[in-house]
Amino acid sequence: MYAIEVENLVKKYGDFTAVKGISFKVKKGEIFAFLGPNGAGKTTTVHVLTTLLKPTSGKAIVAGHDVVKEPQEVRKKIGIVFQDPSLDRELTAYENMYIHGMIYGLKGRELKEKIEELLKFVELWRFKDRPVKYFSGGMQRRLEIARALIHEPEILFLDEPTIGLDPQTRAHIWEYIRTMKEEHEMTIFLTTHYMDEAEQLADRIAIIDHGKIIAEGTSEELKKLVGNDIIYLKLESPKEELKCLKADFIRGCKLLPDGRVRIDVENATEALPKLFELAQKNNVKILEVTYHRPTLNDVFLHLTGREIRDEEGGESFARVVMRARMRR
Ligand SMILES: Nc1ncnc2c1ncn2[C@@H]1O[C@H](COP(=O)(O)OP(=O)(O)OP(=O)(O)O)[C@@H](O)[C@H]1O
Repeated sequence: MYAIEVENLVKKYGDFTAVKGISFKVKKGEIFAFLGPNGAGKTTTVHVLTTLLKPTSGKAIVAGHDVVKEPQEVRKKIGIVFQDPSLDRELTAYENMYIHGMIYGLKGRELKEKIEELLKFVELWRFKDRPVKYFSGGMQRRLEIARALIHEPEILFLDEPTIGLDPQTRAHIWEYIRTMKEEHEMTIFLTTHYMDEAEQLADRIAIIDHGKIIAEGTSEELKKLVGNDIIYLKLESPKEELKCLKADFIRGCKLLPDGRVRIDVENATEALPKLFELAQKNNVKILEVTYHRPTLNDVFLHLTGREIRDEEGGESFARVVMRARMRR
């Protein structure tokens, strides 16, 4: 049922506690994202779960095996793509795959077929004989993903899989990740500080900050922690017209100092058609509509009072805004 079970996991570096007693479970076949800012403890957690670091205390079961008591068993069943490149730059893509396959005991025709299948999967087959030092960052990341899949792991760990990559390459990598889940029923544990990445890919998200999980759930569940969706209206004569906007689906209604009307609703996409109908019935003239649904950024802000920094140009303010000009 569960691919990963973590209970009260603590990791200290000397006096400093990087991971402060986290607990979570990842279901088999799901994409689980660890979302948090730099230094939150994401990489440390991945390193413990992949047996590269010993936990200070607590328990972690990965693919049915205890990471401390049975590290070899865990390693056979997982694939890892590290944040920092770990390919041999002097070797070709094919040679990197070949050596990695041999380490996992693959050989002969089986290994050759697997390499071909995987290099085709990440669209690098035609570059197979090129030394990795001539690969772009995106090509290297794709090769690392292919390499991590060579022994058909049950669980794939991806530490910041698209950090520093251009939008097109990010989209490609997201596609590979979805295919691995859908066609190979693989469990994927990824860390990211990109909110759009967590939102686009993950079935469930744990938000981690200062070594603690501060919230966990689907992206929709997390957004509900923030509260309402908000609709802003520009009306022709807001003072008088505002009085007419009364209905069960409207949780709150207020005239703002800038002249706009703010309406709180549970779900903006469901409320908007009802609002237009109500306006028409009462002869209220809507000149402009904008709405704001809470984003994961709002969730992080709500929980911590800070924003997840996003220096590499992802969508730190991924506001979902619709502007519609309505003139009658
Ligand atoms: N080997 C180490 N010795 C001492 N402190 C460390 C070590 N590795 C990490 N840390 C500290 O532990 C904290 C968590 O680091 P970690 O790398 O796990 O965070 P992260 O969320 O993965 O962030 P990033 O994406 O920047 O790596 C940070 O404050 C970091 O400085």
